[in-house]
Amino acid sequence: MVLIEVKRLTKEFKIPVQKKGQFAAIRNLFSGEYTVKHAVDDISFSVGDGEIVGFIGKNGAGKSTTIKMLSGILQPTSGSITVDGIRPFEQRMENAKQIGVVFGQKTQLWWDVPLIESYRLLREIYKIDTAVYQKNLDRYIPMLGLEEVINKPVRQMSLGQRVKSDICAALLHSPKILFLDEPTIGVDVVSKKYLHDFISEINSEKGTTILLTTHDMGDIEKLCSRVVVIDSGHLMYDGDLESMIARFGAVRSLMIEFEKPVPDFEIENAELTRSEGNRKWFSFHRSKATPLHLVHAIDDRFPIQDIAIIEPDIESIVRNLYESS
Ligand SMILES: Nc1ncnc2c1ncn2[C@@H]1O[C@H](COP(=O)(O)OP(=O)(O)OP(=O)(O)O)[C@@H](O)[C@H]1O
Repeated sequence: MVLIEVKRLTKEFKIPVQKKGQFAAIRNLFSGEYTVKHAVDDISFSVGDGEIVGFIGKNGAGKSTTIKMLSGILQPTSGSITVDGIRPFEQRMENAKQIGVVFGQKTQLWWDVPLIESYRLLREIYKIDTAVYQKNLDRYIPMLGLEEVINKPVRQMSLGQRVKSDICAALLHSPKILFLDEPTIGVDVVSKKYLHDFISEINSEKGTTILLTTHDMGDIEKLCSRVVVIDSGHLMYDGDLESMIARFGAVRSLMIEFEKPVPDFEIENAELTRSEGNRKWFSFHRSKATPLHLVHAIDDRFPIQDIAIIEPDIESIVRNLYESS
């Protein structure tokens, strides 16, 4: 069943033209001149009940603007959105009851108030049923390892603890849908693992539908089987992750550190792309070679000390998508 339906969605921002010179500030006020930025440009996609969809793209691609329209914060310029049959901007209150939103770079919690008090305030503001609130708290606090910070104010938390606290806050009313905008940005590896496990678990246990924006390919590989890619406001790809990687992320890199410096050399099915001290980097197509084959072939010639496999990042996949289109 389709839960989120986005049709021909567009968002334009009018940006006033900044004049220079004498009395510029006053002239700016009255000039009425502006340029139009198409942050989101005629995109359509849908998300099924219970899906986790990765929503990816470069900086400034239009991801946050789309999430803000889906959550009713921004009004679309044109096109339509329905979230479980509700139009988010026109029916903000009804929409708020069924969604949870987390912006990794901002907190919805009170900075100087102990976490548990922030949660109580949210319960009052959103009139969350006490039994639902308590059940969710009892479940999510241990799952997210928040016991040690529950009486601390947000300003005393690490970034990872803060994001986990925000995710818990977004789920207190048992929403059907969770929008996560860059939830792992700047978060340490341990907290990231907690977040991945937690997101998978609420999706499989409660069937929560999740739309996740991220710059981290690791998040996508851990959590999403489907991805929607946008670039400069345009939809570039909507499909399964595996096919996208096979088509647009097929070139991987292998870094080899030798026991001592070796001369540049050629190797079948791989290309030497960089050489620095004892280290060399080779790029190879995943259909033509595996790291193991390459390591064997190289180790026969020069003794190897260490290796690292470098997977293509989101930026390079989007670049390949863009070039192929
Ligand atoms: N309120 C606004 N006024 C004017 N332009 C805006 C506004 N909000 C966003 N934009 C512009 O719209 C474009 C899309 O921005 P958006 O924040 O949606 O991108 P994003 O994909 O989330 O990027 P990032 O990964 O950097 O967060 C950008 O060029 C941005 O500068």
